[in-house]
Amino acid sequence: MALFYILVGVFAIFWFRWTYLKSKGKPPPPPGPRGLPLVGNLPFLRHDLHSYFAELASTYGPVVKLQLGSKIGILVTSPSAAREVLRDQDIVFANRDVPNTAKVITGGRDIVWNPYGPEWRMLRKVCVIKMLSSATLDKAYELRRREVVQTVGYLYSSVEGEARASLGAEFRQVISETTELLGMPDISDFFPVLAPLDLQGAVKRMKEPMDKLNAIIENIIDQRLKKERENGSGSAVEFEDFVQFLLQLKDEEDSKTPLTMNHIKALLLDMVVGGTDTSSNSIEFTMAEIINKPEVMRKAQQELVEVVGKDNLVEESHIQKLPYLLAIMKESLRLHPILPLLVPHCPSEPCTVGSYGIPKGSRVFVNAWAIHRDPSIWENPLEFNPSRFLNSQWDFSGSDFSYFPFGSGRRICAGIAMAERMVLYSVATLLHSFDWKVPEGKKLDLSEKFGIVLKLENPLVAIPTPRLSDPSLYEQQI
Ligand code: HEM
Repeated sequence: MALFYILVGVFAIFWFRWTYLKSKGKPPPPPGPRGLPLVGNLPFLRHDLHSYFAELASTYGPVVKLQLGSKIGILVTSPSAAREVLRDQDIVFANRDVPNTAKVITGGRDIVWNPYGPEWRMLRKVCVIKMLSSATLDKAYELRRREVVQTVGYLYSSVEGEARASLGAEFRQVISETTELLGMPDISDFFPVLAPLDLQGAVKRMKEPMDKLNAIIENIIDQRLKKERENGSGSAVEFEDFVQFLLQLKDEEDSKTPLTMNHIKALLLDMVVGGTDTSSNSIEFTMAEIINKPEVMRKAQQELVEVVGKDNLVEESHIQKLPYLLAIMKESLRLHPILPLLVPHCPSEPCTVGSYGIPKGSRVFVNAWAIHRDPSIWENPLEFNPSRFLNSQWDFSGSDFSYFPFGSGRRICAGIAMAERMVLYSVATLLHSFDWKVPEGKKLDLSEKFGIVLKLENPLVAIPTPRLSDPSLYEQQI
């Protein structure tokens, strides 16, 4: 028996020495709340992850560690820690920890979920430099204008717009389901061994809207290919839509990483999944904040009357002459950054943030929402006050880590140019063409509902009253 105790003692000494030597010189892990054995902090996560993470940061500091099943979660909640992740160690953090639901989207080979590497670089180049360049966006203006003018007509005469509205509603529903599933904490992501069981049925549920979206996109591509065959491909045709543009690029591309048909589908999916809910929810939050502050609505409308005139509809070319409107968009994205925790980043090697050790493969949540509401950075942070952005240094470039609604660094949003045009043009048109108020006896509710894409807890319901001088402006045929 004595021998047994001696062996245990010797083993214990060696074990402590080994773990001590292993951790010696290594940065300590970030602080964080204690969890339960096996599941860690998973049972304590709340539905409103963004505000829950902000509360944890106010207790434990700007870098917090959570044990999420077998995965480490890292919360980053200060401008300096965000700078370390998104600028100083940008390449290390330029990967994604792909949730199982996202693998249903093109196997995670689209821009959003692709690992940092040649395929991602090629897709981003096609998306940002070619597809969403200023010149291509100008060419696509007629498409946006048609939609906006039709919406004005629909609002003016709801009977005329019924069919269109319900089709739009169905499409939005599919996108909304997709983004909701992407943001849902899924047990399979935290215990990869359980992934084949899909215990919450998230992957199964994701397949349904994705099948619908894929069918829509394939149908659009087929129609376009048929048209090209009829007209003779390669003929120098006018820009008609992004599908035509991408198919032309595919034929022209001659690089080590060629643009394939699967890439085209992935790019189109990114545009609809990454670009629809984000822009429309931004427009909804912005309109809700404006309606809640009549003096902001009056000031914006006054600017519009001066620049556009009361006998014209807004055109996209007016947008750069509307500084107060831009300040409204910036302030709305400060209070309600549509991707409050960005898209989680993932370090490709062990590294250090705020002098704490961050393990390779952790899921890093940068809490832009909390930083945008930090009272040590922003005066009266909960007040909607667009004037704070007039003549300010803050923009959408992600160069200032107290304000980065589109993220920052290599993985910054690929659709900023498009988002800026869509949100500003839509909000300008809605404000210029109508006065808005909430229905009698109703109260405007600005509560947020968390998801990978933030939305209003209760959809905005508001009554428009026409304000343009000439009624025929509302009935333009395009
Ligand atoms: C107001 C509207 C929008 C906001 C606030 C927004 C915000 C963001 C944010 C915060 C990210 C993540 C950045 C990061 O992980 O560090 C992102 C990524 C992305 N966004 Fe947007 N976005 C908007 C609209 C759009 C639009 C219109 C498109 C496409 C047409 C788009 C396409 C993408 C893509 C492809 C990515 C992934 C980039 C990558 O991983 O390399 N977004 N966006």
